[in-house]
Amino acid sequence: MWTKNNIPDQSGKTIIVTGANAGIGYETALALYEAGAHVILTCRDQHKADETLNKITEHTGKGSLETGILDLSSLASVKQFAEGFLQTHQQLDVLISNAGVMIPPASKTTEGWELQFGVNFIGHFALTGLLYPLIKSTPNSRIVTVSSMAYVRGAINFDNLKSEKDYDAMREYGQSKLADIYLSLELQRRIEATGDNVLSIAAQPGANKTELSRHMDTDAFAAAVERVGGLMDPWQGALPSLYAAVEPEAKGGVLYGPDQDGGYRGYPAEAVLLPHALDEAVAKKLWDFAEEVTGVSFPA
Ligand SMILES: NC(=O)c1ccc[n+]([C@@H]2O[C@H](COP(=O)([O-])OP(=O)(O)OC[C@H]3O[C@@H](n4cnc5c(N)ncnc54)[C@H](O)[C@@H]3O)[C@@H](O)[C@H]2O)c1
Repeated sequence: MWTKNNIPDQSGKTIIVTGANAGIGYETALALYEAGAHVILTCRDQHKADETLNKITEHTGKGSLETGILDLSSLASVKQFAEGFLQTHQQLDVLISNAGVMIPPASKTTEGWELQFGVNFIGHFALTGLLYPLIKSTPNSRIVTVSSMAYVRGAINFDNLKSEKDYDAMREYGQSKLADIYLSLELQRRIEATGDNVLSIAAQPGANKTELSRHMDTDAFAAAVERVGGLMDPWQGALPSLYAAVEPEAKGGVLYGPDQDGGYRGYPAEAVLLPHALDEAVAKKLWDFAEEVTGVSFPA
């Protein structure tokens, strides 16, 4: 059984966790700090970032912490964070793209994208690309993109990415999380073509008790919890991301999640992806689209 006790010593590693102030991101950052990593906690505002840093340092850890301000709903914020990071750091061993938003009331990013597509996918795409030169120059580095089983009902509606036609909150969430899988798998294919020593891995946490469900009404939430047979704690939801980030046996181009039987046995297993998530033509189309709208091109 793989648990956070299996995390190898992370001393000397530099790891970014986006959305580190809450839920799964917080538990991910805490475990990596305990294991000795230098963890960059990215949050939208300095107050929350400082609170998180203070809370984590109350635990016994071998690592060190710093904060970074990053709002994934604004490309200017993504660029400012990435440029600052590149100027002040010589290595980036792991980027964990964890931050996310689920079924908010209809809203848009600064650039006009539907909020979930913009934050969960576009923002992380740009962040990954801008940091890629440093990731690539760090030996044995990894990029972990946090998706969700919500990808199952997702599809990329290329003609409605700004929700100009209609808005269906859960449909757009599924779209954004499918886009995260395409990002992760297509990146691994492209990395393999370049020969860079980087792994791109997707993780999905299962169903966990976090603030992600804040926009769900009580009845819908209760029904969803019943459907999935109960919720796990956020530290359990962090295990697939942690496995992808640090486990020597983890493979690129794979989605790791909790056991597929729905039970939690502490082992992040390789998920069997549905065929639409493996559609390389759509993944490539989405990649080209994301490069065009963000102006960020990588990995070559
Ligand atoms: N909780 C679950 O059951 C579950 C299931 C599947 C996938 N996930 C995924 O796990 C990840 C973490 O979710 P969680 O459950 O911990 O939720 P959470 O709401 O507790 O935490 C989300 C984090 O993302 C940050 N965030 C939101 N919008 C942001 C923005 N514009 N810019 C920067 N940061 C932003 C929040 O500040 C917070 O730190 C998400 O990607 C989510 O889609 C969660």
